[in-house]
Amino acid sequence: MESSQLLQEAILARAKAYVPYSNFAVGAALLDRNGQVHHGCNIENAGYTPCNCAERTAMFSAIAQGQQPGSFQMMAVVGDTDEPIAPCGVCRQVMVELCHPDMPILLGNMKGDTRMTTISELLPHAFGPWNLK
Ligand SMILES: O=c1ccn([C@H]2C[C@H](O)[C@@H](CO)O2)c(=O)[nH]1
Ligand SMILES: [Zn+2]
Repeated sequence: MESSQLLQEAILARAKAYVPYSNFAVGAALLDRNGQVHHGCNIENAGYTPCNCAERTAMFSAIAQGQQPGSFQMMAVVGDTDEPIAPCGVCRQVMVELCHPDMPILLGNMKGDTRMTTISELLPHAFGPWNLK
């Protein structure tokens, strides 16, 4: 699948966001090794702390569907930002754990700006599972 097509999937995922507090909808689409796409949206909560970002929703959903950590092909994330969206630090930490360091991550906004990156670039010198061994 082309990255532009995965970005379109992220836009579809974004429409499912539950964001009564921030009104800031984010969508993510995660392409698995079999070519299936897992959608993620942000899901907020009156307690604020339990809010879950689109990126983590997509990763956790895929793992819950039986996908293996490190096996994903690509992720796309989109929000209505001036620049291509920047995943938060918590999601970057989860990406370090569940995504291959060189997996392409396409960041976008609603104006069509994009930035292709990887988790190694987004979170260098990370703390990861290797530190516990
Ligand atoms: O990359 C991002 C950045 C923010 N959010 C969510 C968290 C919260 O619901 C709202 C405002 O921060 O956007 C995401 O889902 N992904
Ligand atoms: Zn996040």
